[in-house]
Amino acid sequence: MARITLDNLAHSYLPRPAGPEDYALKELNYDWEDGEAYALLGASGCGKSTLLNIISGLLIPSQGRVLFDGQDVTHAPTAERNIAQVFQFPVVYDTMTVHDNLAFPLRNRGRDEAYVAERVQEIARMIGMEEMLTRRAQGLGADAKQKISLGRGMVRKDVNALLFDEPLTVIDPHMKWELRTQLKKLHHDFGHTMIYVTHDQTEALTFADKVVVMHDGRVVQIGTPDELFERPEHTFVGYFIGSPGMNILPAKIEGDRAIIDGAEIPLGRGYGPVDGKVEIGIRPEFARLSADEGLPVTLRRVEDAGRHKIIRAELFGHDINIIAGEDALIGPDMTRVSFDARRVNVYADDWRVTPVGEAA
Ligand SMILES: Nc1ncnc2c1ncn2[C@@H]1O[C@H](COP(=O)(O)OP(=O)(O)OP(=O)(O)O)[C@@H](O)[C@H]1O
Repeated sequence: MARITLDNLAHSYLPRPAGPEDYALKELNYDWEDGEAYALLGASGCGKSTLLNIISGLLIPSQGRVLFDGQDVTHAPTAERNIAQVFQFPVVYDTMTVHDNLAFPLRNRGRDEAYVAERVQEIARMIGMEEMLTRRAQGLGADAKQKISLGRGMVRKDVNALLFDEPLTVIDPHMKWELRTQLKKLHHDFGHTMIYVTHDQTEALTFADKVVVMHDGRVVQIGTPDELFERPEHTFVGYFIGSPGMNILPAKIEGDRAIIDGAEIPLGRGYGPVDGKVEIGIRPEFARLSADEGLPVTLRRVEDAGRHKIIRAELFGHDINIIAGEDALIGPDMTRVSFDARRVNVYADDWRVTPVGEAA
């Protein structure tokens, strides 16, 4: 396994990019730590595949370097990077048995059959396919084929990293959970460096130690699932992660209060002058509906989401969402909303503003 360093990396598909908007991947410096599991999360077209393809060597970046354990591989072809890739569609040889599919990368490198047999057994055990080794791949389900792709990726011991590009896309919904759990266990047991591209926040948050959130060609935050939830560094992270996402409301900031339409919202922390497009962000989980506390809201509707209720409401003309417990009784008299002051974040031009006294 290797530490992967992105040094001053950026990519434009245009021959002569004129400005930042011409870059599919905007400048990025980052170290992917050896043995960590990362998810690369963002909406379609935000640059996830571009970044993954640069790491795997399918694409040469127009700027910057990629290093594996300090060694420059920017121009090295994929085959020399010892990278295992699992794509949306399983790549398996249908006419071969599961055993021969798994053995393929080792035989290709001329490993002796005794070693191949032992290693294939080991990998089959890891992916739970010991009983299927003699079967042809043809006729197996997409989930089994995707496991073979994964197993083939891991069969060589010198693999530097496992890259996954939306690997559950063609998997039946009920198998997705099982495969994801298995992947997480493999990571836990064997400590491969894994980078997992997805636009699905549940996949990202359940799989990864760290989630890299991309928006419009830029990495807007890298953090643990908790950090992304508690302290979104960009309004996009607040909006994209969570269900429903963070409420974002235009406001003015005066010290430790936000002012919306003349009404005050305590912030729990102080702020210096905040300029630009100023907004506050409050997750629906940290808003509370009551009969007597906070600002007046107009209730629109209440949705039962199973383990909780989602209240759709309007605050000074802005849509807001509030989450209440599944047993909460929402009466017609509950027309006020209050916020957990320390969980309110302040944003200027979409970026989180650091409160006074908090380490930047
Ligand atoms: N070969 C290419 N030539 C020109 N533009 C490209 C090429 N590949 C991607 N792009 C553009 O670069 C941007 C980022 O695309 P990319 O495929 O990296 O995004 P993504 O987040 O992986 O999206 P998706 O989930 O839809 O695959 C998009 O605007 C896309 O249109």
